[in-house]
Amino acid sequence: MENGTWLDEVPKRPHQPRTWSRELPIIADALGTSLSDRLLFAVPKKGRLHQACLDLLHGSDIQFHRHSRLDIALVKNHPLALIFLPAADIPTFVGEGRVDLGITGRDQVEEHECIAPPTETTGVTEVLDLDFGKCKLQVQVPAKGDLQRPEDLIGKNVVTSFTNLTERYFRKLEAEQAGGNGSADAPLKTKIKFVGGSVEAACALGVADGIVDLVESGETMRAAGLKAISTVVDTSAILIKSKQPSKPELVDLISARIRGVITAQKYVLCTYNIKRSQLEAACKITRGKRAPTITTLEEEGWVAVSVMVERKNIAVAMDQLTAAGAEDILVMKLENSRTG
Ligand SMILES: Nc1ncnc2c1ncn2[C@@H]1O[C@H](COP(=O)(O)OP(=O)(O)OP(=O)(O)O)[C@@H](O)[C@H]1O
Ligand SMILES: O=P(O)(O)OC[C@H]1O[C@H](OP(=O)(O)OP(=O)(O)O)[C@H](O)[C@@H]1O
Repeated sequence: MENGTWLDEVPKRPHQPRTWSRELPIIADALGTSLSDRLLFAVPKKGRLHQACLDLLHGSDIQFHRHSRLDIALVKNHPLALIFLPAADIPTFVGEGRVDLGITGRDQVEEHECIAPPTETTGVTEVLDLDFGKCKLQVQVPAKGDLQRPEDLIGKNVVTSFTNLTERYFRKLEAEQAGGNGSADAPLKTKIKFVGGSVEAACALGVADGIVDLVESGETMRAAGLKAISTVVDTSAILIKSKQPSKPELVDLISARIRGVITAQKYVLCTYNIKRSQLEAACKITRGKRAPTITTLEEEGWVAVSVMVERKNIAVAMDQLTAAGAEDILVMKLENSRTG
């Protein structure tokens, strides 16, 4: 392909979601009921975040029945309707205030904000990091090739589903390379092309010198003979709200419920008995979310400790507690929570 013709020939990802005109009639017709008195909550309709979101809704006791093929579900126990949308489109719907709440990746929000910067009334507010969907948007090149640094891709062909973040990244890189001579308006030398999926195939197929794609375990990248040379964005799933939600109290209630479920998934409750003389050392190991609860035992000189510990740290904490003289260490899964 001729240099300089790529961007002109291949339209980049459109600003308006592809489903915009299709979704509105669906919403209007769905179930023959008015949505005007309901808070609208957008949930990824498929993909990596879908099942985790359904589990979160279930854990928050948000009860709904979704008819097959319908992208809307009325919630039975709250004035709420769930709208199932592509994760990439959710920042647009929430950002424009068409939908009040949403779950999507931080990467999708940042991609959207590149072309629709937030204003006082538009754009999204992050309510909560949901602690799943963690991955990195990374610049990748063939593992056995000559390209070693992201700068080596300047002027070359880069394929991605995140054209706006990729453009912002290479624009900054090109400006840095140009030193004081770089202008913000200078035409982009790097040629960026949008593909909707299977981005990792682009180098092997000869359409790209490098790609910008999501990496979690790195299996997809390695299987495609690629290696990561730089990170554009660190991402995880987030709960977002519009700037002027229709029912702020319900937004707060749903957010508190979701926060409770996420906290319950993130922490375990650990209890143990320890001599009072060893208590200070033990409390340094298990500091708790706020502070440990200490109860005096009937047995002279002993106390019982009850404390929340991050699930990912519990095995090490148990080893350290044992070494510090703790006994009867029990760890319990939390079903749900409301904490400060
Ligand atoms: N491997 C992964 N590990 C963790 N989170 C991921 C992973 N891949 C994607 N995500 C998160 O899930 C979001 C949606 O990605 P996903 O590929 O599932 O989208 P999708 O809506 O199914 O679109 P597509 O049709 O492009 O597959 C991403 O923006 C990212 O935040
Ligand atoms: O590092 P890994 O654990 O291998 O995960 C990374 C892969 O996951 C996502 O794709 P997905 O499988 O959702 O399909 P897609 O390519 O159609 O987006 C992403 O686009 C990567 O290809």
